[in-house]
Amino acid sequence: MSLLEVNDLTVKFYTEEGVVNAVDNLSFSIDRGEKFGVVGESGAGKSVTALSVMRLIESPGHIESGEVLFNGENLLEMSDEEIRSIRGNEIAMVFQDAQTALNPVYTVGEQISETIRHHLGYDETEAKERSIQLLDTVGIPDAESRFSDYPHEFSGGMQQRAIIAMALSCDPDLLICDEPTTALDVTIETKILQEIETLADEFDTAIQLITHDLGVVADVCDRVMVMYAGKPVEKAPVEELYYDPKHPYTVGLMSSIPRIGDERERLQTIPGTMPDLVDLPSGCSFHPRCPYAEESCTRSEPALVDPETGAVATDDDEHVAACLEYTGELTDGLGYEVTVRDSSDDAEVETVAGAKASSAVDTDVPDAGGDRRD
Ligand SMILES: Nc1ncnc2c1ncn2[C@@H]1O[C@H](COP(=O)(O)OP(=O)(O)OP(=O)(O)O)[C@@H](O)[C@H]1O
Repeated sequence: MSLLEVNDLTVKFYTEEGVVNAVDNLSFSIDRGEKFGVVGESGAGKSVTALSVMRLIESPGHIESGEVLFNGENLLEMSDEEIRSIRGNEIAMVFQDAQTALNPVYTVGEQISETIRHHLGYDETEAKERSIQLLDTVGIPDAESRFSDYPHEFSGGMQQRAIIAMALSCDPDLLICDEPTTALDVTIETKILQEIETLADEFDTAIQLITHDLGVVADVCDRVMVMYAGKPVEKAPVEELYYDPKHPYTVGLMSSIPRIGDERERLQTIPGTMPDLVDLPSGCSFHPRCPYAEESCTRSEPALVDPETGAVATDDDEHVAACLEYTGELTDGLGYEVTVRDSSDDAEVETVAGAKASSAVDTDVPDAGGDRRD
């Protein structure tokens, strides 16, 4: 049994502009101790998915359907009291902005100790000892004296480490990290990600890591789900996703990963933007931005399939993708380059069609990605 199993989750927001289809029929699972990445551009539905797991969706949002099984129990059917005891204890969450998670009027140490006392029933001395130990574990130098510092006396990186210490303080089975390092500079980002990874291994904690950055996922995760417009478009073990991506959107995301020695001034991004979730395009939501899109893509919504056989995906399939190319309806192979012209205004997509008819996408995407922006 998986630690977390999300089945057919659908979440909508009822706004004045219309009904936002934030998450649409989404399923995924995370095993005990597994590091699972969720990637996609802004607005893909990553945070809403995480908040739904924690049952933190507030009005005008509504979980329409689906189930969230944690250790086999459906969190969506639990009482408020039951779900509160799961939050923080068994599932913890780290948000992007540490400053908002720490209360400025209490010392960092007090806040961690309080969490420990509340969730684990430790007395004051035990909770303090454990807090200092955790601050030390997440790399806060001189943790004993830093215990009495207020949040403003910590740098941004240290604050984020303190939040991670707090999240790990109750030894959760699942730690959901929503863009945990986006606000930090790159060297600190790398260190914190390494710490999250090491700690997760040490505590045997599963991680759901939400990011828009496939480079981060490559460093940390075992498996990845790529989301677009509220739906999963590809799920795969991390290496397969990098070396043999099966969805054009995944390839597009990869072309924005910085590589050492990359001389482009600006990274290539996928032309266009995420569609309006109130009024989704017909057929495949990605078709307006897809260099492969054919007429059939505007009509049929592709199901997740096993790309090797074209058969509808099952729980046993490790690598699945939702692209008509793999249902056999398109005739050209998925060999193409996306060329982005003009870095200023009108970005233009050029398709070099059928160049590698029988092969998968050229995996060295940044180099294959057409014009350099220099
Ligand atoms: N409170 C809300 N009211 C209305 N719409 C919302 C609300 N919260 C989220 N949404 C919508 O749900 C969709 C998915 O948002 P979500 O925050 O999950 O995206 P994301 O992939 O996490 O993006 P980001 O990387 O920017 O955090 C977006 O279109 C967003 O506008």
